[in-house]
Amino acid sequence: MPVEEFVAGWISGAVGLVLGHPFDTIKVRLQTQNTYQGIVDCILKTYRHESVLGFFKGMSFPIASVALVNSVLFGVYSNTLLALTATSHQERRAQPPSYTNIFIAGCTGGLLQAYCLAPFDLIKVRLQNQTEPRVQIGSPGARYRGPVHCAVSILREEGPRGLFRGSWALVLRDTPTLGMYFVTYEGLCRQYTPEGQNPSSATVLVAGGFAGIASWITATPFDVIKSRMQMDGLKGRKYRGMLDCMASSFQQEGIGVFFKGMTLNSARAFPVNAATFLSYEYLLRLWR
Ligand SMILES: CN(C)C(=N)NCCC[C@H](N)C(=O)O
Repeated sequence: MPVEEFVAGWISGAVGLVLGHPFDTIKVRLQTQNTYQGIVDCILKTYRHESVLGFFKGMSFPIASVALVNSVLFGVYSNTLLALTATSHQERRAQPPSYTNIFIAGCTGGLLQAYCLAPFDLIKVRLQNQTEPRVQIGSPGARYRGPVHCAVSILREEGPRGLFRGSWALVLRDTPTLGMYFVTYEGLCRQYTPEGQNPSSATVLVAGGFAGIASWITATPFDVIKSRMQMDGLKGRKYRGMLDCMASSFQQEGIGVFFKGMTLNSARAFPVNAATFLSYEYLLRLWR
């Protein structure tokens, strides 16, 4: 089993994560709180009340967990392709796998990474939604003092299952869209690379960026439901489950609710995934 794929997935994920976190915080707030009039209003209010640090709330756990989550995604993807096609990463340029096999491998990686991601993502979302300025964290106003306090409080107040709230929506968000993510990336690389050669850095950047956009546009409806389910439980239970959350969000806010945060998801997706794929390809070539 090639270990390099796991390590390259980890490092490339960390690069992308830091770049995209401010976009992610604004998106999560817009999806779960109805107090903002739009993206600009949310950015201004966050900056005024919490300074620039407000945009980076909840980042420490994703940084700590990106090793696990991204290495599972890229490692499982690549090793599933190895099992399906008996070709390594390098051999796949000369013997390209079919798009069906790429899709199956991407879905498998997406499914497994969703389970690893679930508790870390929930803690991130809860912390991103704390709008108290940093100096006040620890004061009675702010519910959680940091990621560890947040994890311990959820375990105590909501039980172990509380840490996996929203995980069905997360699995439904990530399984098909990650299949699509890798199909788009490979398709664009093949389109702009002479046969048998490695894609250029520019091609990797563009293909990675568009793979991110395509997958995040389709992931947004379940992303909204996932974030709402993750916030449910904080002040009692509002939804009876994922379907109830979908139905009542739709009844109260109309079809537009499923597209909340789509602009930010797409704007964030290009730089994050361009950087992720560039560092992934670069590291794998460096180690060969
Ligand atoms: C649509 N989905 C869920 C994805 N494309 N997921 C892959 C994650 C890649 C990168 N860490 C990111 O956060 O964009």
